[in-house]
Amino acid sequence: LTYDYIIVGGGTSGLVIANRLSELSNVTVAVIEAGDSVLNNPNVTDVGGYGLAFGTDIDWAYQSTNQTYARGATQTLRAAKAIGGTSTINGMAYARAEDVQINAWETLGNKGWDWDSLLPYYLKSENFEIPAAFQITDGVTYDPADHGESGPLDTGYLFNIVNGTIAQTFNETYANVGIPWNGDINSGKMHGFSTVPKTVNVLANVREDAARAYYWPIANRSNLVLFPNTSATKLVWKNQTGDATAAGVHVTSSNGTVSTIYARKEVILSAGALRSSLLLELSGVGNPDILTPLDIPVVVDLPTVGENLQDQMNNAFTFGSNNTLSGADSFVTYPTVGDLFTNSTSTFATTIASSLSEYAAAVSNASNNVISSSDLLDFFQIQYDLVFNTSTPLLELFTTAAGAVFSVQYWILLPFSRGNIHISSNDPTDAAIINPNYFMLDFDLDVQIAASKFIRDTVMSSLPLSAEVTAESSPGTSVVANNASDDEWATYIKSSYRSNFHPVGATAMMPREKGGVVDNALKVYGTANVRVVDAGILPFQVCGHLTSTLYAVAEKAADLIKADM
Ligand SMILES: Cc1cc2nc3c(=O)[nH]c(=O)nc-3n(C[C@H](O)[C@H](O)[C@H](O)COP(=O)(O)OP(=O)(O)OC[C@H]3O[C@@H](n4cnc5c(N)ncnc54)[C@H](O)[C@@H]3O)c2cc1C
Repeated sequence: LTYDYIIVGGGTSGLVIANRLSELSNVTVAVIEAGDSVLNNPNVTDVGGYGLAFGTDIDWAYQSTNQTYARGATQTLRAAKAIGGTSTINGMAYARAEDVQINAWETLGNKGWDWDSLLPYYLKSENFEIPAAFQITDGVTYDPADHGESGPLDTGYLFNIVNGTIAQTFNETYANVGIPWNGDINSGKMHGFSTVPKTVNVLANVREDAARAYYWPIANRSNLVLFPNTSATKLVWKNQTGDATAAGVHVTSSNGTVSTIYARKEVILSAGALRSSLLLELSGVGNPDILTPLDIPVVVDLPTVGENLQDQMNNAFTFGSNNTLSGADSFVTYPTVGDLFTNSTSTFATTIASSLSEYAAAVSNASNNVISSSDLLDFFQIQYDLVFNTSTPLLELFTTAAGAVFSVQYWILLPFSRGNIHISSNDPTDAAIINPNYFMLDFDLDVQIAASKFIRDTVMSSLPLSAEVTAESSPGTSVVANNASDDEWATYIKSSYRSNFHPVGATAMMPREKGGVVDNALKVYGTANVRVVDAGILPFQVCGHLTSTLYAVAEKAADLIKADM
């Protein structure tokens, strides 16, 4: 079996590449996907079914190591094993990024990657359903200039959006605490409060995942083959002089048959931020200190593979409401550091500025010392500037109003903590060692504490919302007392947080000498024909949810691959 291009992982990013490359009828494309079709799986299609797929056979449910800085407990990092990847189980929020944080990718040394050059790809991927009049009455706002209306990916607002005045109540409350309404959070300026579109086929009322958007409509192309229930176990190499050239991919089908699929041109790894780096290591691309003891011959000495792993930490409040709502809807709030820390922002800024060198040294040390603390300090300085010197939001509040309940999930958007992910053996079926180092650095905990107080003491205690909130059912003041100390909040936060399921960075796009794994064409350093296109290439977190940005990145990547043909 030989194809021009092999894509490992038929997920969110991989199916974009598969679609765009197979537009060219003279090119053959194979997709290798460990999962199967979920086209008729109600746990996937149900637009109100968030969470139903968790723990089922389409959930990889990766496990972290015991988290040293978070009471020693492990975390479950969810990701989907399905045609369509994690877009088939996610929360469907469609929220991009802050423009200046994409510009920071270029500042890091990734020429050609800034907001203005990514925006056309956000638009290219999207097919926005213009909200209906009643949805606008109920609080939806949007700017048509910020949306694509002819791409493959359906986005829009569900019809079961809450009727009535709840959006207005939140809006007035936020205005009273100094947070403005944002007319469209997908414009590149995210600060404020707003409704959030979803990846959904509004008229059919079905989840829009990557497979429905990018694969099923073109699945019958004769130059495209998708191998379901098939796991890639490693790359095989043609030569090892100069840049290493991949010849193909070793695969195992679900019945245990082992075979090799060959690539004439390129292998593209799109197995997700918690898998692609592992496949590189199993193939001999990585840190010799990790590979050699596991009897894996080193093909490319690239010690940063699997480092730079960054996730966010999610906590939640639940409140009762005396306003029995019909339907359910989600709202997003993106406060800046100034909104959270108000009068103490400049003191906080000074404390963090003086901690950056210490943070950089700690993260370098936690990264097997393969990224220097001076390079990390440069990254942290960029991140610090985004947080303290621009209006880039630092927190997301994801509020769901349903029936007589408001739930507020909240997470720090730009934590400094970083960890890593590495193979534990040369057996591809063995679980990896995944260590995001949640809460390793004070900044991350300080923000999550400030956020907790902001939600309880500011947002929910301000009119007009406070008149509708009956009681805080979780955590509740019996668990965390009114006026709790920071230490009490910290204990609660660390015992109740979960992964925000936004891992990025383990195959970061950056200059090689600064610790990157792929270059600005997403090619793996030291290889001639291997790229990574998935959440792992993001060098930093983005403030939005990941898929919108991943669809745009993959659209751009497809053009980069075509330009090299
Ligand atoms: C519970 C949850 C909620 C989320 N909510 C949102 C949200 O509301 N909005 C949003 O934008 N983002 C959300 N995210 C994040 C977002 O969905 C993911 O970041 C994104 O889908 C990842 O895309 P990817 O292309 O990197 O990988 P994936 O989409 O995970 O694709 C990787 C694919 O590779 C396959 N694969 C892995 N290993 C192998 C192998 N060895 N051989 C063959 N195939 C393999 C997998 O089965 C999978 O299909 C959420 C994530 C989770 C888990």
